[in-house]
Amino acid sequence: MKKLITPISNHLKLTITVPGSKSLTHRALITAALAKGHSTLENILLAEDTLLTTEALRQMGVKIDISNTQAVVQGIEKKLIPPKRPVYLGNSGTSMRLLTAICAIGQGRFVLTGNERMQQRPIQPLLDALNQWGVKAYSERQNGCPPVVIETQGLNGGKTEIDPTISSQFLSGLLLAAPYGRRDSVIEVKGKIASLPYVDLTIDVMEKFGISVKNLNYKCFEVKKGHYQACQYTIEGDCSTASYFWAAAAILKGEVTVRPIAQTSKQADIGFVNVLKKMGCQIIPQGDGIKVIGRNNLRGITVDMNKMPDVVPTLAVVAAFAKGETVINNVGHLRVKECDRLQAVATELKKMGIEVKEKKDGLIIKGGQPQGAEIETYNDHRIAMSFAIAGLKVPGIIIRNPDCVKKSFPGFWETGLFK
Ligand SMILES: O=C(O)C1=C[C@@H](OP(=O)(O)O)[C@@H](O)[C@H](O)C1
Ligand SMILES: C=C(OP(=O)(O)O)C(=O)O
Repeated sequence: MKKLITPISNHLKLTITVPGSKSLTHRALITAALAKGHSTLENILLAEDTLLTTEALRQMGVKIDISNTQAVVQGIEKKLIPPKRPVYLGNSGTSMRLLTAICAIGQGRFVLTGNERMQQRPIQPLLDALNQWGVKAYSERQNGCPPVVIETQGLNGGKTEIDPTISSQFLSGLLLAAPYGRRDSVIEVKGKIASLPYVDLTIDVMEKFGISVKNLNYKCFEVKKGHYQACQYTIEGDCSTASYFWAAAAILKGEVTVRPIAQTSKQADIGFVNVLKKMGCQIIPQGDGIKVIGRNNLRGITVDMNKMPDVVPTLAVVAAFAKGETVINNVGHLRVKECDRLQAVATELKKMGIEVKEKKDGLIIKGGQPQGAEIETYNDHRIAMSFAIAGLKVPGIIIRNPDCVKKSFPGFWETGLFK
């Protein structure tokens, strides 16, 4: 299937309500599943990846009732049951990395697998860290990627080391599992943490569920043994999803408010509005959301995007319309996402007549006058959604396999922006 995007000719002025955060939904489902008592989660994201986490937890014995965007989760603490068959997690890196660590809390043999791409995405550093906690965790094909096997009699806890230079998700997984060790846990960090704000997001959710984490300057984390307390938790809107609509305001010189997003959000991608501000947009807090106003003077910038990798495709598309060069640095980890996002973005922008240089760990994009093109999406929701925004300005943008947006936002095409 393909989708031709129709440009918007009138002044773009709207408020968009985005669904709940994907990262927060995964975390809240997991902490609620491991809690004592039943939790009520409001405004959860109902998308492919979060439903994979839901289904995986159900297969391990957790009762989760979903109605509309509310989930009622009956926590089972450590008593996760190994499913008879491998648990399928599609291409959801967050599900794979967080649940691998969580399975280690249970008793027995767990096997987690995913689609072809997931089987190329690294996980060895997390398996090594779990081994140090007394759990036999290994890559079935001995290639450092899923399928993973976790043979466990429970977590010892104590000290472990983790290298989170390609993914923060390894560290997030360890943190989430840590309270269920036999001993208090100490997680030592070897190397620079990629996508660092996601670690703060993990700690924030853990705290909402009653577990505190001692953060020693991101070099070492200490977690005392204990258990999560069930609670009522409302998930805020997804800032990565919001980025597409803020980007639309930027390139169309429009005004777009996205809600519900708190100014104080701990989500990494709230930082995208500051990037747009540097490029010349105006940012205004608006009720329970944030408004971006696009101006006439979109200009290229040099920016380190290590902390917000998921909005790099959005930024790259905005950069194609800006005056001058945009240099995106320090995002080598984009090569192991849903696709190699540096290569994908460079290839597709070139099709649109934009000059792009692909670096080992970044992109240099020379703003110009993008042309219509048929965009390959590489089964990557973020490539589809970013390039669709370009099509609101430029005639002739066609998105291949538009359905891939279902990974994080199945309602993307029904927001009113696309005819
Ligand atoms: O923990 C999370 O919820 C996520 C962490 C990030 O991954 P990495 O830490 O692997 O960069 C991000 O790209 C992903 O979409 C969600
Ligand atoms: C990289 C992403 O997700 P995950 O790592 O969970 O597959 C994403 O949503 O952009």
